[in-house]
Amino acid sequence: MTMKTVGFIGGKYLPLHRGHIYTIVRAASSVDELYVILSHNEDRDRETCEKSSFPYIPADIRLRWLHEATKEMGNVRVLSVADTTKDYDWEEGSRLIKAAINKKIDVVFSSESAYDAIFKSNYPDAKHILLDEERKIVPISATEIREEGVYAHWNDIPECVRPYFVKKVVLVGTESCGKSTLTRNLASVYNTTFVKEYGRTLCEEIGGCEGIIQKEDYPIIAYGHKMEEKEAIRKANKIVFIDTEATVTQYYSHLYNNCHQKVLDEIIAEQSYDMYLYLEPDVPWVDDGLRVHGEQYVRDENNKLLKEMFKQNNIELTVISGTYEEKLNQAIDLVDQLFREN
Ligand SMILES: NC(=O)c1ccc[n+]([C@@H]2O[C@H](COP(=O)([O-])OP(=O)(O)OC[C@H]3O[C@@H](n4cnc5c(N)ncnc54)[C@H](O)[C@@H]3O)[C@@H](O)[C@H]2O)c1
Repeated sequence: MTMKTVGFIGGKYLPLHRGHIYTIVRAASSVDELYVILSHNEDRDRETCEKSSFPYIPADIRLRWLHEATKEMGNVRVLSVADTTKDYDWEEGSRLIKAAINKKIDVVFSSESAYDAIFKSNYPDAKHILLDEERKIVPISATEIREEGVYAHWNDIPECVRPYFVKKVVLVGTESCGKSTLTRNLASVYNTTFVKEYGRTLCEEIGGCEGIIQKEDYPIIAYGHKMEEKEAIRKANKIVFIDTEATVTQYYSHLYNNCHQKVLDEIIAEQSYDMYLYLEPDVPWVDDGLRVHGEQYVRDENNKLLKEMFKQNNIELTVISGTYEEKLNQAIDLVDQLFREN
């Protein structure tokens, strides 16, 4: 019986990129069993990120990326190895890696010939195999990504990593403020995905609105909306535009059903968006057959009520106003600013 070959490849994967994926795939193709080791130490990793003003990424997030990236690769195991020193101590690190793998290691993979001597002394029985040292196949480095940001290197960010970085902009406001159209238009301009207001989808399915949506429908609306968000984020190109969130759904629950939904309070507390674009209802009322609060004084009252609900939830709003065109241009300026911030 021939012995199975065991190899490992290690890194900090801060962040995981397509170059890493290539080396993992190559390494996995040349041994029977490959261990992918995430080496991490919070203080050290934070310092590395701070040097480039890059947001620190916790190890459990990176571990999840590695698991997802290798889930179809039957001979790959992912292990998390935490070490204790702020300056990486190769001797300690190697000891911990050997203990975690707990098998004879035949091959150590990397892309750095500089690691040759280190590996020789720490893994004297293993062969060091270099994978694309010149980084010709995928010319990118994690340092470059940390320096220039993920958005400048989106094509080198693996699909399983992208959702973590997708910016989420939610459009909110009362009826007929133009948010559904603006959501779609912004998604077109930024060549990305968007999420429709799920409550509306449900209304349309039933074929009406007032008096038809019941108390029991609200949790379904909230969960349905979240699932649509998840799908849109997965497919998004750097940013996703979302029509409505749980505060607005709560507002409708008050308005139509005179009921406060606890489940929505919990969703409001959990949700996190990069920006809440609040559209003033200062464009003409459009009667789409589903709406009932058209008089201007009612629109103003409702607008006040919704703003108050955001305030009570400590949600900061970015207000945009004016014609459809003015709102579009203000929104584009604000979104561009969001990308300049990090
Ligand atoms: N003790 C050990 O035996 C051991 C071994 C390997 C790694 N480590 C840990 O990982 C760290 C070293 O890894 P790193 O900082 O280079 O991590 P990293 O996450 O930046 O990269 C991981 C590996 O992928 C390679 N790589 C990166 N971009 C590539 C590309 N575009 N094409 C081809 N290959 C590419 C790197 O050269 C490295 O070998 C150490 O500081 C240590 O924490 C420890």
